[in-house]
Amino acid sequence: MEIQTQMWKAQTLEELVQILHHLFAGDKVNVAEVQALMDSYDSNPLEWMQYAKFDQYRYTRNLVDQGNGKFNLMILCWGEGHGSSIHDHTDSHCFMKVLQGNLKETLFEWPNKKGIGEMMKKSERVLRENQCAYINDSIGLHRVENTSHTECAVSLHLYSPPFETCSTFDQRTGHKQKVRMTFYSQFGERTPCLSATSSYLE
Ligand SMILES: N[C@@H](CS(=O)O)C(=O)O
Ligand SMILES: [Fe+2]
Repeated sequence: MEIQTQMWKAQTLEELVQILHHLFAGDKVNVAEVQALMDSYDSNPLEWMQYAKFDQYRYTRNLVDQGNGKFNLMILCWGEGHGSSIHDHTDSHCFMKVLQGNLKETLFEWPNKKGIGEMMKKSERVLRENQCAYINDSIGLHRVENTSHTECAVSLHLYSPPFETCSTFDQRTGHKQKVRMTFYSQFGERTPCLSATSSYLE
């Protein structure tokens, strides 16, 4: 029997959040359904600009919604040339939709057990405005970059279940490091800088 996947269309960011709450109410996540829903939202900067806070030096993570504890929805702001290090997603689902600009996603294999040697690049692609990608740890690791030197980029990320730490990997050696991730802002308000050790995946 084929499982019916309901087709949703989110007219606004607010509606997108509402439907996401509905889709994540149960125990199972229908990846195709969530991805189709995120795809269906036509990016409207007026709806998300209150969350889009940029930093001069690195990409920022801005919390939009905590999804009743089931997911975290956030807006990431990428200045010219900003990128993440190679990282995993702590066994969570990761949906990533481009709201503005283009983002290059490079997929990598997990390093061998000993974590030595150059990491294997699997593929790369450019995600365009309104496109929604999906990754989890069984698909591999990735690095995301705004390669433009003239345009910034903005993306909408959903992680389920939510997580606060992940692992980053050194491309040349495969060495792994656990890092804690922080929010630059939450619900449109800049997070106070309490810790000097807060880090991003640079
Ligand atoms: N997963 C990264 C963003 S990305 O490069 O996919 C993060 O949550 O900061
Ligand atoms: Fe990521």
